[in-house]
Amino acid sequence: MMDNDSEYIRETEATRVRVLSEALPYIQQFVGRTVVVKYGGAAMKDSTLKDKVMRDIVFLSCVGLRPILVHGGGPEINSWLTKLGIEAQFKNGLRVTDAPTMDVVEMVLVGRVNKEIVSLISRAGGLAVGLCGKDGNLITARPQDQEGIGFVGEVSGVNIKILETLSSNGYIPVVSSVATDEKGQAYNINADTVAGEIAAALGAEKLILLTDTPGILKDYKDPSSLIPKVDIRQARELITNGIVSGGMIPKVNCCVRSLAQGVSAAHIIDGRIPHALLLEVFTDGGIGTMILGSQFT
Ligand SMILES: Nc1ncnc2c1ncn2[C@@H]1O[C@H](COP(=O)(O)OP(=O)(O)O)[C@@H](O)[C@H]1O
Ligand SMILES: CC(=O)N[C@@H](CCC(=O)OP(=O)(O)O)C(=O)O
Repeated sequence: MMDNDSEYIRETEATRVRVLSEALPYIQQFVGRTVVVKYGGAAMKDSTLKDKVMRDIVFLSCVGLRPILVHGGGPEINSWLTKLGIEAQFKNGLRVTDAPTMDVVEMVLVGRVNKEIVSLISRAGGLAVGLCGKDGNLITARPQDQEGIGFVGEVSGVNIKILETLSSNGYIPVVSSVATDEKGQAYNINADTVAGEIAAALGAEKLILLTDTPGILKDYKDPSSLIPKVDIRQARELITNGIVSGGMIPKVNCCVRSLAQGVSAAHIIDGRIPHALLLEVFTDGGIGTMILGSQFT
């Protein structure tokens, strides 16, 4: 063996040991704590990546954290709408949802995406239970106050009992963002919003949004313009001054709302990076953009 080879092996092993040992204080800090993860959009398209995310969720659960996974599925809804000849329309990052679109949203999110994720987590050795807002009265919805957007809802209540019962018994809740009002009308709620409200209701340690950009960018077309850390006030300003637009608006809004209600930290990270979740939770550097509550600023 060449000297260079043995040096390389020593360095690689040193790195592996460092990474494992760096994780210890985070495991100790977060054991028993709830981490709400939102996974969706383009970051959910690649099946190898999807497997890795599910393994990470199982990892979190196995080392004693309580992960709750809220999923999206916008691209899959779009592709089913196209197959059915229904045009997809958005206003401020939210899907305009008429009655036929609502049916498709429910079929795709609850019937397909949710069960696929549950099955992937099971294959990775975890105990997942699929839920939508209707199950165990988890989420109650009311119509979003916006003209011409149809059956788009916002969260009017979260019943945390079912989540706590599942989490405290080692199950991983997997939640899709369809819920009903008190009359039984179904609503389509943005999945980031649902994740934020669940994190707030549970007083979660962390809210982590996995998406298809490195985090919040100063210029969303320039991946090197990452903003690593902001506080609530700066995050609000990013929306009002137009730096944050489109689908990033509900993300930043839900982070801000959850932080204002006691969640310790919210993160917007790149779900296209393999094992992004583990890098965020268990390494000193973390990744993506961290939004901190006012108690930290
Ligand atoms: N300042 C910004 N930084 C990063 N992304 C931004 C920003 N403003 C707008 N965006 C857009 O927001 C998108 C993420 O939102 P969205 O597509 O709804 O994600 P997901 O499908 O993962 O929920 C990015 O791909 C990007 O096009
Ligand atoms: C009201 C609204 O826009 N609902 C979203 C729900 C799914 C979602 O949020 O999916 P992503 O996270 O993959 O974008 C939609 O219909 O696309």
